[in-house]
Amino acid sequence: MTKKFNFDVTATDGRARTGVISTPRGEIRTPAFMPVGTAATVKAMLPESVRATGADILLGNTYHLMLRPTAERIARLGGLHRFMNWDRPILTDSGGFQVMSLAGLRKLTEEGVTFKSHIDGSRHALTPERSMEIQALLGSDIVMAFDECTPFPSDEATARRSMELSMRWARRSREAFGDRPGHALFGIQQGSVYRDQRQESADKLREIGFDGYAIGGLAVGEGQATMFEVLEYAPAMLPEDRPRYLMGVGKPDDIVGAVERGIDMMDCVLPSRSGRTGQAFTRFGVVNIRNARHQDDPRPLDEHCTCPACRNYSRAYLHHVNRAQEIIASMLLTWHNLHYFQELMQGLRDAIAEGRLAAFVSDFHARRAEGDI
Ligand SMILES: Nc1nc(=O)c2cc3nc(NCCN4CCCCC4)[nH]c3cc2[nH]1
Repeated sequence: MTKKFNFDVTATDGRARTGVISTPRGEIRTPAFMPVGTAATVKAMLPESVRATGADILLGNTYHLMLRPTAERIARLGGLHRFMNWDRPILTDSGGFQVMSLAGLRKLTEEGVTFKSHIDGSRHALTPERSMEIQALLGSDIVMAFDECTPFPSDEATARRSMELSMRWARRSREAFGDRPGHALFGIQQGSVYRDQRQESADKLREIGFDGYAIGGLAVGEGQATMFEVLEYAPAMLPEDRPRYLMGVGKPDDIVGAVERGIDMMDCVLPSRSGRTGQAFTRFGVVNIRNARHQDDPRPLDEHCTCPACRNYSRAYLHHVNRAQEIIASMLLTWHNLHYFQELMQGLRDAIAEGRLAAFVSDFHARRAEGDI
């Protein structure tokens, strides 16, 4: 890896900005949405189809891949990019969040976490050092520091203990990551909904020094209003010349609100997961294709959409294959949703570059009906 990792801000509109993250495996246009490829696949999608939706980067998960097929096996087979046939950038989450949300019999100490696999009950350990080793074996381009996602709600003392542990783990992550040209390590801010703790966390991460900075501990049940309250101040606490990544977000209106508040990168299972359940996101709101009212409807999901589902299939067909639990239902709705999310990102990038973000946002909200359409 000769080429460097770099981030250039290219335009701003209020607190929002557009930029380009340069990596040896390609460029990432920001604000960027990362489809989630948890088990080395974006479910129901071929990698070339994911690329066709406009994605520049995918997210993978340390937790899932360490359990199955193991990071060592993926390394022996040439690394995660080769393994899953995606040659563009990959960001991998560091595992702590998934342990707390998926694994059994967890034990958390200063050293790290031990847990039982949700797949076969085998026992495993994750520490900052082991997480860095796994992410290096996978060959991911953007590595996340090993942290604890503070549960919500947490009282101030609990949140502080959690944040301070994550900051000690951030330093251990930085030291274990070492110097890997062309690869980036992102720190993760914690501090729950407490402004002073968010500031202390940001200051500590700056002192350690990272290639990018994530806002963790959100999208954990606090609700959009509380999340936006934190996003009123948290992004500006992080270096403005580095990418700011809001983890786990979100619904289209979460994404728009986060970009307005200075966020550059996001990821969420929503477009793929909800596609498999029959939910289609459109500029007018959410279509639940399982609803009987679609069974005779010859129109596409969204006549303005250029994705394969909207170009070639009727709502009646999508209703039928969803009801019949046909595999193509997951394929077409996932493709449509990922296409819609990437179109939304392109719309945001264009609006920021042309200084018309406020108009874009009010038009975005005006079009959308509440509830299913
Ligand atoms: N390393 C790490 N640290 C975090 O604080 C974190 C915080 C997060 N918050 C979320 N929220 C995901 C919400 N998602 C919404 C759609 C349905 C499934 C859950 N994902 C996260 C991932 C995270 N990863």
